[in-house]
Amino acid sequence: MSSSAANAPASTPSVHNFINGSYVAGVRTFDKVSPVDGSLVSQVQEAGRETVDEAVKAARRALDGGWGRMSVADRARLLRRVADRIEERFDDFVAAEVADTGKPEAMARALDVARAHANFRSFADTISATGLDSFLTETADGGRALNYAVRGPLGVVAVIVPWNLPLLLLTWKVAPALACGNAVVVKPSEETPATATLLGEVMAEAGVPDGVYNVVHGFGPDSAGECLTTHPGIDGVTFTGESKTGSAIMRAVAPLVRPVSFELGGKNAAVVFSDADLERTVDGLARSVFTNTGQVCLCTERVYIQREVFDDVAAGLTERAEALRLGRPEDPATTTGPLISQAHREKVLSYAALARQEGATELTGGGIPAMGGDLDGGAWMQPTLWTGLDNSARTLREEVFGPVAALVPFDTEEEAVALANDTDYGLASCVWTSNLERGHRVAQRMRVGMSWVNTWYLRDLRSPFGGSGLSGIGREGGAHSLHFYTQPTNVCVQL
Ligand SMILES: NC(=O)c1ccc[n+]([C@@H]2O[C@H](COP(=O)([O-])OP(=O)(O)OC[C@H]3O[C@@H](n4cnc5c(N)ncnc54)[C@H](O)[C@@H]3O)[C@@H](O)[C@H]2O)c1
Ligand SMILES: O=C/C=C/C=C(\O)C(=O)O
Repeated sequence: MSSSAANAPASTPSVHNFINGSYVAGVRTFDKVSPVDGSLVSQVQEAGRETVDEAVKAARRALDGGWGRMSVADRARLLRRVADRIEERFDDFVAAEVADTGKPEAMARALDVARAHANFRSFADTISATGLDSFLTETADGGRALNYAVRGPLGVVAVIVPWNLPLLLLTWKVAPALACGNAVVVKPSEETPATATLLGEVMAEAGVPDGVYNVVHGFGPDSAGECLTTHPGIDGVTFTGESKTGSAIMRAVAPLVRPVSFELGGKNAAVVFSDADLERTVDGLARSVFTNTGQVCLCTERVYIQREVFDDVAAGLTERAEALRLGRPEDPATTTGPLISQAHREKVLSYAALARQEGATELTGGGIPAMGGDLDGGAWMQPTLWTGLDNSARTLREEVFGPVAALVPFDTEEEAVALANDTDYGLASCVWTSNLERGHRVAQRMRVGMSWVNTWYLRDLRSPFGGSGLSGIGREGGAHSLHFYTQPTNVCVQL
């Protein structure tokens, strides 16, 4: 993203902040360029400190104006209306997400936008089915008391999200926050401002009161992100993004001791045993390494393969990598889009160079593909596989967030578990085996939040999602989300 193009054509869309039910300008604009070919997608209104202040105050007014006390049935009904409206405007959301991210249109349909309405329905169901915790207490003197905890909203919640699955990750947080009666101020990534903004229209169309859902645009440090996290009017921060940004946000909220929920980076391992169904495994591995050009926090970047099948798995995965079709989002044959930006491609290419310095052999990829024509102005990167690295290499320790993985052999189950767990991250893993006992055993020994067996990124929105170590703080999903987005008051009544 560059600074504002003074000569942008008059037809260039302008993306505004959404505050108290209206679209408002910011303090300056910045350009959003397409990762497909470098063309200008939109000009974005950057929120300044005062714009963010307006958004936080609008959220507080909405909360105090009755939203926080609306009946659960009414709130759930509104969330379902939002879901319906997203479905009715499905193509608009797909177009906006694809323009910002460059991802294949088929993927935006099947994953990003499909999950957006599913998120609202799932949390409408969860909040409708949730009861109160209660205890009948017997005291030493023979008395009895009833303890029960009522849950109120956390308050004004800051929602800060990244660019890889913009609408999916945003709605994964906004849906439970609203279900619990909070008002939100959302800060989407500067790379992907469009769908969060469009969601403002949908909220209004669905009848969500003004001020409940607000959007401010901009960057992190010295911009909308920092203005939001340092604002004394927020009651908590839910954040998805890089671990080092999580650390900066923790420092920002420390003076006022605000709660945080963090879904951060990963350096996820796959473990392939020699008894696995190799065709299915290689298909699953290819998906886990290359989905969304490797830009999913759950993507596999370390593949540990039992030595007997190492060559077969490496050959199969290389074949799958070379069969990927990089291309325009609207082409139905496209499997793989560009990276999000030139800056991000520089980072991923620097890891390709580092891997070579660290002694890697490239099975495939490692550079920039010749796309031809205007696509050469995009942020394209070849799917890349390495061998010859071990766990001491930086390439195996640091999150790259691109279409890359290192393949490493192992001999025993013990060794595989130790290698997979030898990381500062703790987000996700997948284990491939036809021995079900081993599948359960190894999956449970992975120090991660999500441990898949013979699959990857298969989601049930009621299950806990999140990570430990550098991968995050807390879990969201189903009742876990409700815990973060509410605060309990325990009532004790002497009987
Ligand atoms: N664990 C998960 O569920 C999950 C999901 C998706 C992405 N991620 C992680 O996200 C990263 C990629 O996304 P990214 O590059 O957009 O992450 P990022 O941390 O750079 O940015 C995320 C968001 O934080 C904002 N931000 C940046 N600095 C800030 C600051 N100091 N204060 C407040 N806000 C700030 C950004 O503007 C953006 O909106 C990867 O590390 C990936 O693993 C994790
Ligand atoms: O890039 C990270 C993906 C996170 C996915 C989810 O939060 C989800 O599927 O709910």
